Amino acid sequence: MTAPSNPALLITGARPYGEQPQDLLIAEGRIAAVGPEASSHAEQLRAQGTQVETLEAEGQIALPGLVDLHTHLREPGREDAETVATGSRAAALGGFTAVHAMANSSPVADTAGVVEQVHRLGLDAGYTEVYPVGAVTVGLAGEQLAELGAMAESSAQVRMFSDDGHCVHNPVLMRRALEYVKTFDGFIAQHAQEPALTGWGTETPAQMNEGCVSAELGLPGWPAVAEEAIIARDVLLAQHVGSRLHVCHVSTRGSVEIIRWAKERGIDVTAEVTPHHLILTDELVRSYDPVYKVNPPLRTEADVHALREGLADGTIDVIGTDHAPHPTEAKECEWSQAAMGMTGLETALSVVQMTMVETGLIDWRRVAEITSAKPAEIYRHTHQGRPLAAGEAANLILVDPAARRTVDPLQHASKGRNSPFRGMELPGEVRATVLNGRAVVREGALV
Ligand SMILES: NC(=O)N[C@@H](CC(=O)O)C(=O)O
Repeated sequence: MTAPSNPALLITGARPYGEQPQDLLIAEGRIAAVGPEASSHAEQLRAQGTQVETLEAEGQIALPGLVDLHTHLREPGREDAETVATGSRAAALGGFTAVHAMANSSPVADTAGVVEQVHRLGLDAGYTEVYPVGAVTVGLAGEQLAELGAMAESSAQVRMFSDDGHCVHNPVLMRRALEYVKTFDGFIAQHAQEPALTGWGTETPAQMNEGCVSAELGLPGWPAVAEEAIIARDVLLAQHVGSRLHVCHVSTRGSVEIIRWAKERGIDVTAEVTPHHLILTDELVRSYDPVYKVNPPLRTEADVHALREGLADGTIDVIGTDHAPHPTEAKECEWSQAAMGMTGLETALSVVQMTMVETGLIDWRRVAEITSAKPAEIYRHTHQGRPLAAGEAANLILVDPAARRTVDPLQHASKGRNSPFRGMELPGEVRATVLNGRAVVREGALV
């Protein structure tokens, strides 16, 4: 018998999915046992000379490792904002055992060479699994399809394609992309934003949600219909060609209604919502603090309510962080000049706990679905998002739901300091992250 590369791990007293306490034994990258047999199995391992470490987790909730379909890691090209290594550390601390790195790097991830590079950097970092997302169009320019097949066949085996940051606006290109990825069971993740309705490419691009607050502040508005019109078109395109569509960062009540309508008709669409759209509103823009500038923009209280309901009833499938780190100078400037985007990896689960669990909308089992099982299923992962059961790959986390912490971005592993939650007290803390059987976070700190 060859010695395992990592010690076995006996987790005692944790509550899987927030339910009854159970012991869990992790050995050789897998969950070896759950329940009373975990400790006896651990004794057997010890008797065979295997090192078994104990992790006491009384009061902590065990969940499958989180899977983020929407992360900006900035490398290659913008290593001043984030690197695959710093983003991976942030992910592990936030409880993510897999992240999907968006293609809007520099160069854009539109070739096999770039996606292979990002994938390799993720393996080297070793804190979370990093899956590169391929661009749909060359250079995100929306004119010519990128080499989707070459990226799918590369060692990175890309299955998800997105021009995120830009909308695949041309309906013919969108149709072709949807058709193309069917051949390898891939999917297109659309950043739904009708460019003309949001002043894209003009002197006055939209700066915030179009509504009462934008009218009062005199800032160019980003109307809900600019998102909804693209989602409506795309669900019909997906139906027409029988392909899989994923809608990135849904932000409006109308979008939730359209997706609900599409699902009722059996259209193969999935959707994500960001943590920040579950809690923050456009009222915050009155401060003119660019930390609140994001795309799609913060919307209204009614939208927040509809997004929470849509997530609770399954219309919205998953949480996607849209972790978008920016260097300080890109955020600490005049509103109109500031970059769009917020960090999110290290606060995502806390915001879900606060907005969805502590409000009684969902329980921890549903948290596991929206943060792990469902995103993993969308990507067709076979070893992520799996149940906490014997024989499954050991990608899991321990969360202390009773912890309270005041968010200080200076303490974050991400290079991005642009957290809209800075100074806020959030519930919950990730105490441990186990990646393929190896503890990469212990006692709330990186190992
Ligand atoms: N979400 C954001 O506000 N920003 C994203 C890209 C984008 O979706 O605009 C970024 O890459 O910074």
